[in-house]
Amino acid sequence: MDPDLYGISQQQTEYWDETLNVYLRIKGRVPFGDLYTIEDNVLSCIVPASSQAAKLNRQNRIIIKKFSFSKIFGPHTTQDELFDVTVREKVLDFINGANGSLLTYGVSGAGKTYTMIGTPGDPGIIPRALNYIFRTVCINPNSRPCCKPMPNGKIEILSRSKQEVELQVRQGIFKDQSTSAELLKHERTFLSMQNTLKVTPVGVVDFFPPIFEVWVSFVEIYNENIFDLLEVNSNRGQQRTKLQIGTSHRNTYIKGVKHIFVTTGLEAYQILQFGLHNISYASTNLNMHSSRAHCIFSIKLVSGNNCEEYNVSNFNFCDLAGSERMKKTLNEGDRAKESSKINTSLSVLGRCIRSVREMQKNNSDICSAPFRDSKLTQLLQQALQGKENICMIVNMSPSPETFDENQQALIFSTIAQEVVVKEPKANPSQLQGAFRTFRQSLTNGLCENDFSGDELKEARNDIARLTLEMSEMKQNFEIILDQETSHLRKNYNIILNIKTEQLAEAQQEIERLKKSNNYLEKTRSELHWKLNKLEEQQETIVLSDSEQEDEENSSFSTRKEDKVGDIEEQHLLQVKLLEDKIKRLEAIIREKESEADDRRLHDEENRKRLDELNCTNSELRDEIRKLELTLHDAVRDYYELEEQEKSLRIAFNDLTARNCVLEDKNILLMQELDEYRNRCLLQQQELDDLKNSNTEDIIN
Ligand SMILES: Nc1ncnc2c1ncn2[C@@H]1O[C@H](COP(=O)(O)OP(=O)(O)OP(=O)(O)O)[C@@H](O)[C@H]1O
Repeated sequence: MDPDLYGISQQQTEYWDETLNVYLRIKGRVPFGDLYTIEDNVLSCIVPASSQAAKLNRQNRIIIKKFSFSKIFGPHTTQDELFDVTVREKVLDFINGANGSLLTYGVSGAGKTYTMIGTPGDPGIIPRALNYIFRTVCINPNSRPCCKPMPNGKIEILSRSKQEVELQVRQGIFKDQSTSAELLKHERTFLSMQNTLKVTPVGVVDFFPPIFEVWVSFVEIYNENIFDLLEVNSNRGQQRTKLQIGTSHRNTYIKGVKHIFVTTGLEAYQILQFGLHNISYASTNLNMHSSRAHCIFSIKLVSGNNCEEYNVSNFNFCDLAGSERMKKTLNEGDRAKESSKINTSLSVLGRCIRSVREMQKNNSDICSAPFRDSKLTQLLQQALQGKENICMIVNMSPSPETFDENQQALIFSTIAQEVVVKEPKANPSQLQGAFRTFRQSLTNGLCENDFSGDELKEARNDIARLTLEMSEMKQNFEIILDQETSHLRKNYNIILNIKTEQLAEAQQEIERLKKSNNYLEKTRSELHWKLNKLEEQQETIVLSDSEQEDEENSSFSTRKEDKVGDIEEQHLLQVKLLEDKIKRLEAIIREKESEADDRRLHDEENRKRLDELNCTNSELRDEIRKLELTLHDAVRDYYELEEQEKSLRIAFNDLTARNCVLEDKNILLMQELDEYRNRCLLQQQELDDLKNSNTEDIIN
């Protein structure tokens, strides 16, 4: 097996920032199989050949993807362990006055609701948090609501009558719980949970002020509409009221959402169950289902010394809708609409997190994150900008059927981690560094004549790995880029179409008003003309009257004068009315024209923004092209060096062979030399012998 590495390297886990922790929880009671392994909070996934990721990769090799987390909770993790590690501290911070949010994210059926709510026998995070809060703060169960949190972050001091109203609202919810048996069931569940939890330590708060009030709310975002799950709807089956988002003093809030005053964990738990009952009701009668909506259970805590010195903290528990793909679930009609809304809001969530990451990286204060593109991100804006305690639990079922969907969720989690991870993934400088090391090892190897091949193999593996990472990065990047561009283009076209239609309508209106203005002008001049005529007639009548003064009696002439006066007055009134109408129409025309100008200006701005984005996109594409060129150059260098290595090897072998031949020749010459030397010695001996015999002959 030749594993390819993907994802965040192990050492990056050292760079976790405390503000955004991302945890992975693996669903229990599902065969773990051999696709996944966990080591040191890193999840390794062997991409099966049938998966979408393997098909995209089009490489005939086994791919292993790695994802690191703040902590991975295996299939045997208990609800208690999970609560302890992920939320307990954040809830304590909340009691001490800090805002917080917890999000569960993952494919449908992966265990988000199980994690958040749990089961009666095994409560999840919210019931545990409620139990923890009320054990820590000790509120008198008979206390009355005095300080109601308001949208602008302030509180409203409730009069006696308003307190009564708040208590009745709470009572209404309890009365509405379909059967008392259900209430009893929740009570038993909560009490048995309290029994099991009473051995765990309570939190330590910084102070115990005289005012401590807890208010809860529960909403769902379904098809980008917000509904109050605590709405007491006596006539069920009616259309539910859609709630709107408002802002006040930079606080985003839901207009008209119910906040219920609670004094015990049990009351809060019963209200939570009431809301959950509303979700399940919707699934049976109105073809909705909990997992098709994002659900947010919020707890608000008002604490203070008096009505002047107080603090309001808020904690959101967000159970996000399942992130499955439409194709896989073969969704149609309403289901397809739901899925597309869910996917849009989740993709907006991803884009917001990326933008925030960019802002953090650039140390910028200007945040261009599209928070307003979905209700979910609008409501979580403060938390997503890192201004509040926020953490995320990614739920995953290890079954092979949901492998591709899980990958989407895991990739999303790495994006979320980017908000705080300070080291980027493998980048060009690392790539160049690897090549430098490789080149150095190759040169050393050549100098020392030591070709063990290990370094070469390692460097080759490095290149293959980096090439793969690079292509994966490029692929991911291009997918994101294309998605964003098409999304922007789609939005822009929709806005442009709407604006063009509005402009055409406004122009038609202006034309119509102009026509009516002309008509009125004409009528006015006709009336003026008639008035003049009447005045002339009056003069004539007056003249003839004076001529006939003697002949006609005075009462007749007075009547005539009155009549003329009346006609004149009526005409003047008509003219006045018409003039007023013309003035009003002129004002409307001016207004419409200025609106049209504003729209034109707005369109121009949108066009500029799109141009800028296109520019950024093309810059990013250029960057990719440059990286590709660098990679290409590096690969070419590598092949050149390999060629050099080969020719040097050949030259070296050649020299070695020649050396061997020369050494052979040398040995032969040495042998010849030795033979020659021996022959010389023999001749010398013979010569000496001859000399000796000659000397003896001479003496004799
Ligand atoms: N860790 C776990 N251990 C045991 N059972 C689990 C675990 N996680 C989930 N389940 C079970 O799996 C089923 C599906 O879980 P759940 O409804 O929480 O999934 P979800 O789709 O993520 O939630 P929803 O879509 O309703 O928000 C439930 O019956 C639940 O009890």
